[in-house]
Amino acid sequence: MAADRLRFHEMGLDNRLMKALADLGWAQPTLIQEKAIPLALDGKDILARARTGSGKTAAYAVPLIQRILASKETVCEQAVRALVLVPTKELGHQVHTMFRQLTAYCARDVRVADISGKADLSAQRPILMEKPDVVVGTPSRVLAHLAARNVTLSASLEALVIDEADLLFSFGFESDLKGLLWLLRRIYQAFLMSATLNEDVEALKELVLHNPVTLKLQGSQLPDSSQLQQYSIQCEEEDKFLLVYTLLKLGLVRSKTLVFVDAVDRCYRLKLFLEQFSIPACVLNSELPVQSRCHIIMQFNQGFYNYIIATDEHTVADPTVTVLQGKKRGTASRGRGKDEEYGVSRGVDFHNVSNVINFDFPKTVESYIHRVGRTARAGNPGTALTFVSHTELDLLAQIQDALAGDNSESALKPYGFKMEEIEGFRYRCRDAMRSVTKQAIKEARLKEIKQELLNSEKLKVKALCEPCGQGALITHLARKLFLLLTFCERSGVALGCRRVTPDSCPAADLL
Ligand SMILES: Nc1ncnc2c1ncn2[C@@H]1O[C@H](COP(=O)(O)OP(=O)(O)OP(=O)(O)O)[C@@H](O)[C@H]1O
Repeated sequence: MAADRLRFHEMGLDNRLMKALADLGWAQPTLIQEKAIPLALDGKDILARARTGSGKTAAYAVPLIQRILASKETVCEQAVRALVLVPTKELGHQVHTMFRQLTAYCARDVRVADISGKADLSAQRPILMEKPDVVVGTPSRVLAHLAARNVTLSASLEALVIDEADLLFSFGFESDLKGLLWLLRRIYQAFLMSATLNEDVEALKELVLHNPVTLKLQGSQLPDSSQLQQYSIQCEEEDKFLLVYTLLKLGLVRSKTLVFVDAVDRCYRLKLFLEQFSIPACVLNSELPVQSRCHIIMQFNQGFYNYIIATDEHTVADPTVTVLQGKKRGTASRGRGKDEEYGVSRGVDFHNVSNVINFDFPKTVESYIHRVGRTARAGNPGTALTFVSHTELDLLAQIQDALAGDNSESALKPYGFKMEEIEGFRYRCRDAMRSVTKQAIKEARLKEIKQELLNSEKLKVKALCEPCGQGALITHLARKLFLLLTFCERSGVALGCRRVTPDSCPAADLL
């Protein structure tokens, strides 16, 4: 890093923040932090476009914490001073964790609450009544709390952050966000953080910022080829399983890997397929409760699993974002039991991911960037492999165009082996595929939901079980959707699974 780069200790930060930064092991600010923190400390509104994984969260969190610490020296009254809006619950959880880490030495002075989770409004009310200094939430959640008078913001709010601003509208938050902004007082410092600057960000800029400083860092939206290697492999649907097996088995793809598929069924199909070869993987999809999703991400980050198979359903089920080729905006409803505020390709900080595999081709350029941005983060190296069928070659060209910028070189290079070279493995894969029946997928899907519910202590509510008069676990699975899992406490064995509201049970098609 160049010697003339500004360092954290030259920014005039509170000692408690400095200690937390030291604990995180951050020797230097990233480029966006170096530029944004001094401007934010000066009170400027900021529009920051920096590529995914460049440390945008701390770029606003550090000055916010510093500002709150400074104001607490003179004003003792407790109030919500900063609001951070995020598009997904996973991101809410992650932003909250980052704030917790940065406030490790001043947690009493800077209280942070994440209300993006699925708990009832009434359960979150006491948290908001304590007036945490920083509230993190999705626009719809915050609006609902304002409507329920669980929190007031207009008098006390000093700062507003819109994180992953390019995604908020595409997650269907446009009207909530506008409603929310209308309710807020217009005098606050505002931050728009985004990996891309699209029309939605421009629209938000008009709505939210006052004479902002615009920071457009790095021309390219993904790290260059010295940090991130991007490859495409041409293969048809029937060969994808063979290909992924070969890549893993031959060690061509090593270490932590994130595999993106486009539907829940496919993530279980691939998981079961890999299990045939003793390759364990965990799954992540919108059907799992949010606590379970955060738990899985945490376990992956802690090294419990090497492979995650994640769905990137948002752009598929609800294409309100610019879709490649068609460029249409529409509103398809999402599947029953799915969480509209699910989004693991967006902004989630999976740690030390060495590889991203696009098993199913991403449907938008943004989706490609956000998926691939899960690797090569914070200066680490990474590889992205994208499977492309002959029908997707035009889409690939569109992604190449979008990533090329001024550069004449293609961002994605063809991967250096041919399908013919792995023919020898085909018979093994065929056998494994045969055992992954529809029924097996259904069962795995249900088992996973059950297991994750049981793992998640917070979801358990003790109640009397009618059939056996012993213990029962009543679990809130998703908004308006309930699953009653009945257990005999003595044996600890699941006795059955019953729907409470037959029409709305997310597992209805599995039962
Ligand atoms: N100054 C720093 N030094 C080292 N690591 C850092 C620094 N700042 C942030 N990081 C780490 O970099 C990673 C990416 O940070 P962050 O999630 O804030 O990126 P981002 O720009 O918001 O990415 P995305 O757009 O994908 O959400 C995190 O693991 C974070 O802990």
